[in-house]
Order: sequence, then C-alpha cells, then structure tokens
Amino acid sequence: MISIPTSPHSSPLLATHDITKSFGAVRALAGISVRVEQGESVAIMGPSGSGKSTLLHCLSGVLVPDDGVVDFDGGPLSALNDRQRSHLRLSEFGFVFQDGQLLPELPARENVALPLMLTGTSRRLALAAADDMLGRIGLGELRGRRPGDMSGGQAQRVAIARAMVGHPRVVFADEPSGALDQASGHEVMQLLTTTCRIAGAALVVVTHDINVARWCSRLIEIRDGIVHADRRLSAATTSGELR
Ligand SMILES: Nc1ncnc2c1ncn2[C@@H]1O[C@H](COP(=O)(O)OP(=O)(O)OP(=O)(O)O)[C@@H](O)[C@H]1O
Repeated sequence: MISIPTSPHSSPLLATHDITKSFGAVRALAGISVRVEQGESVAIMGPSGSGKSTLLHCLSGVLVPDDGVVDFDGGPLSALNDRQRSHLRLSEFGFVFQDGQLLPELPARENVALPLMLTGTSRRLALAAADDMLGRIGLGELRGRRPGDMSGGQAQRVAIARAMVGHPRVVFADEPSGALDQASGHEVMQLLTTTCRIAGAALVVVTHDINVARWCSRLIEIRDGIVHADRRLSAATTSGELR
C-alpha cells in the first residue's frame, strides 16, 4: 500500500478541491469540488462533453488537473510521482469501462488475475484469487473462456470481477452498461453495486442513463465543467444478492 502524506484536517475518502482541466482551448473542468465518502456510490451525469470522464480520470489519478487538488485517503495525489500513481491505481482502485477492455487473447481467469500479477502477486495465487472471485459472482463456468466467446453482459461481469479482485477501496466505472441491452445492463449494475457494497468499496459511475444512476446513493450533475447539482438519491436499488 502506498502511503500519501496526510493533510491535518479530517477528510473523505476521495475529494477534489476546485480542480480545473483544459485540453488546448477547451475547458473541460472549470472548478469542481466534490467528495466521495468511504463505501458510498456516486453517479456522475451530464450532457455529452460536460466533463464527466475528465472528472473521473482526475479522481482516479489517470489525469492530473491543471489547478486544484485531488485528495485520496487524506493526502494529495499530486504528492505521488507517475510510478506511485500507477501503483495506487492498481492496488487501491478498480476500473470498469463501457466495453470491458478485457484482453481478447486471455481466458477470463487470466484477465481477472492480471491486476494482482501486475502488483507482484505470484501467478499461482493470482489465478486462485481470480477463480475464487469468478466463483463468488456466479461466473465459475466461464473461467476458461476468452472474451470473444462470451456475451457482452458476461464480459462486463468478468470485467467487474477483474475490478474487484484486488479488494479496491474505490471502483470507477465509465458507462459500464452503455453497450448492453436493458436486461444485461440491469444485471451488470446489480452486480457492480452489490459487490462494491459487500466489499465496502466506494463506487463512482459515469452515465448518461438515469436508470443506471438510480443504483447509486448520490447523483452529481455536471454542466460545462462545473457541478450543477449534487443530491442524495432516496430510492437506491442496491438490494441484489451474490450467488
Ligand atoms: N484528450 C482530450 N483531448 C482534447 N479534448 C478533450 C480530451 N478529453 C476530453 N476533451 C474535451 O473535453 C471536454 C469534456 O470531455 P469529457 O470526455 O470529459 O466529457 P463527457 O461529459 O465525459 O462527454 P461524453 O458524455 O460525450 O463522453 C469535451 O469538449 C472533450 O471534447
């Protein structure tokens, strides 16, 4: 685990303080302050181009903001160099993308084991942990199958197993059900929110779809690179159970 120098004040798990980010003349983030508490699930919504993915990438240390600060676990991500930030992403964060981004040449269990092997776990232990995770989410029978031989929903569930196998403290998901039909999308969101809740991981989901956002306990709406609204969602539907 990487230790970040801590700030003196008590802090949420993850927070941005007035961050800005521009790409050339395009101001993607124009001063955003948000907080994500431990174990909380937060949806980020907003029109196309409003800065949702840029915010997600700044929160997860993939991008460095031009101004402002991102704190994780009480310390600024900017205190870490590139190598330390990469290690933090592998060891503390999990990622789920719209198309899963599984490696097509590897069977499910090797895709799931990969983040552990990249942080130094032996192949044998990483594969055992991957098999265990796949079994716990009801995908044991898929462990030898390559992504090209799975449905989109199955591949997304394997991607969730890969995101969760390292016991992340935060899972970042960018349109995790965006490429799926409604029923598969529902299953994927149920699995994602349930596994995060059981693991005590915070979840940050970028989505265009209010039905996806409703799986979360909070909704942050972004417009033109600033926070337009930040509210609790009362009817969080996070009641699915793991098989
Ligand atoms: N790497 C980049 N290079 C240039 N411009 C970028 C880059 N990444 C984002 N932008 C621009 O920054 C703005 C915000 O982009 P971002 O992807 O964060 O929006 P978004 O809300 O996630 O959009 P969408 O819903 O369409 O995915 C857009 O105008 C986009 O074109």
